[in-house]
Amino acid sequence: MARVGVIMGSISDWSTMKHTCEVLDDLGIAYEKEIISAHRTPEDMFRYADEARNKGLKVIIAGAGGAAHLPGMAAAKTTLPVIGVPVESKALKGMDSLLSIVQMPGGVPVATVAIGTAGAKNAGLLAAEILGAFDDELAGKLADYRSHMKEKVNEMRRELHDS
Ligand SMILES: Nc1c(C(=O)O)ncn1[C@@H]1O[C@H](COP(=O)(O)O)[C@@H](O)[C@H]1O
Repeated sequence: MARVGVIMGSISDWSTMKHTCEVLDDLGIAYEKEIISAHRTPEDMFRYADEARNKGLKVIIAGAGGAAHLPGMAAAKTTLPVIGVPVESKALKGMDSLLSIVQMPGGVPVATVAIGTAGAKNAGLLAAEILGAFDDELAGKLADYRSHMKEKVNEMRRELHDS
């Protein structure tokens, strides 16, 4: 059963949001992915957020660009944690996405990550850490992920010193 719902405003967001899904795949976390737009399909967005908890989702990750209202509107309709990914827009390089996701009014939080692919990757990791707080096996996988990252830095150091 999917534990994470990954939603995005358009198929054009997939090249960013696939980085979220790659992390979830790597950590063996079951997820579902869907295109839902607060602007273009408001009824679907409300239904999705309304039904999310009952179908077993624990975290929602929402990516959108430009006037990125999807994460905030999803957060308004559910008390599941919502992580917002600001997709890099062409016109304003994602500053519009970032500000429209991060500047939520008090009372309706969206955990906002960085613009673009690094943010999308971190959204997957943050969801894993939320789940890992209640799941020792997943916490172990996250610890392995960190060790792997440290080993990569050690490789970089060797490469730098040998050059
Ligand atoms: N920000 C939103 C929402 C929303 O917030 O509901 N729905 C679509 N979009 C965004 O519009 C951008 C352009 O979409 P198209 O490429 O389909 O024109 C995408 O980044 C999408 O997330």
